[in-house]
Amino acid sequence: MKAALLMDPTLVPFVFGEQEALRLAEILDIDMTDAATCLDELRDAAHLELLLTGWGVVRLGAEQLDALPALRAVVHWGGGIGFLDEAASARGIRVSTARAANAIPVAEFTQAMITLAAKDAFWLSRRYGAEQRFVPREVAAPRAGLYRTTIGIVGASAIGTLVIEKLAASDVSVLLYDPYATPATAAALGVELVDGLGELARRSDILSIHAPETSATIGMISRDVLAALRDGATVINTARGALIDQDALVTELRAGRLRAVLDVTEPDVLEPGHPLYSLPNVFLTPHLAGSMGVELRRLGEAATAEVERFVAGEPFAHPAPPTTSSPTPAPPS
Ligand SMILES: NC(=O)C1=CN([C@@H]2O[C@H](COP(=O)(O)OP(=O)(O)OC[C@H]3O[C@@H](n4cnc5c(N)ncnc54)[C@H](O)[C@@H]3O)[C@@H](O)[C@H]2O)C=CC1
Ligand SMILES: O=C(O)C(=O)COP(=O)(O)O
Repeated sequence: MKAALLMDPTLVPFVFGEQEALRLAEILDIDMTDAATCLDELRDAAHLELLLTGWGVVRLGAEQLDALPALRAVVHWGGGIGFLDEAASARGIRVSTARAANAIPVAEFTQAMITLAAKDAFWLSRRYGAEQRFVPREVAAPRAGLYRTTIGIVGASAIGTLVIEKLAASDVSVLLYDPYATPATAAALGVELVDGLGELARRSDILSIHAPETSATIGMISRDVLAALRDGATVINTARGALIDQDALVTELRAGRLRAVLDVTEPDVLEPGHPLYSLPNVFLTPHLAGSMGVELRRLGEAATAEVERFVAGEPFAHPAPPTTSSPTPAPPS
């Protein structure tokens, strides 16, 4: 089966270990040393039956798909498949994504952030460094700790669900807001489903955002939602910066009323001197919650297993949803 790698070439050895590279070269007609980010750079596109895609791939629009008449499958080792035109499913092209595997490190990161935020660790660390003296913790942080706190989860997504499962091991109450989640889903997860973001904010000590970016979710954590949060509450965002009204968040942070743990911002790289770099009540990370370093191997292994299934005529274990440009339909009325 003629196949090619469409991804950032520098990532190939990090994603595909020797074993996976050998296996892929054994079951596919593929050159594992040759990757390109755009279709024009791929040789013999007209005969390609399978594309192994990853981060860095340039959009595959309807026009590019016309140049791939033999294409039967796209196995994406990354999460989002926004690069692939919706026409792919209408053409019968089967698509697999490693979104589920990529959710694991984000959930691990979020669990750690929830714990450290609840313990006031970020802010106490800064204060310790600045003052260089040991303030008794019952004086410095009388309300710190996870015990009996309320965690508000936005989105019973792949990541949100894993976070909820991890929190089950702690003595916390978990609330969920997700317009698509059913009471049965919430009951199975052991969480309380709330009807609105306002209620979620009013009742949460920590709000953790796990909804995808769609036209319906941009700005969903609005000025009003932020204002509804309790004094001293923490907002954790590992989803997308655009989900939060960032100016309103900065206003709340400057006033010292809220705290924030942000792995993502809008834009992803802030301009020099942006207040989020230096506010003492912000813990900012450079979009690292997802798979990185050794974790890239999990994505390569998952993609290799999907290729094996496809070659064997079996269904994908992780098929992508049919539409790509707008991953989430309108909420049910
Ligand atoms: N920081 C990082 O390194 C990473 C961030 N992400 C981001 O995390 C976010 C979530 O990713 P996944 O868990 O894979 O998403 P997903 O694709 O599983 O999310 C879909 C689910 O979101 C929920 N949802 C949709 N609209 C909603 C709304 N208005 N309010 C609440 N919930 C809503 C629905 O239940 C839907 O099933 C995405 O924005 C993704 O890009 C993903 C991987 C790595
Ligand atoms: O979604 C993210 O933030 C990731 O780091 C993973 O990116 P991807 O969904 O694979 O484009």
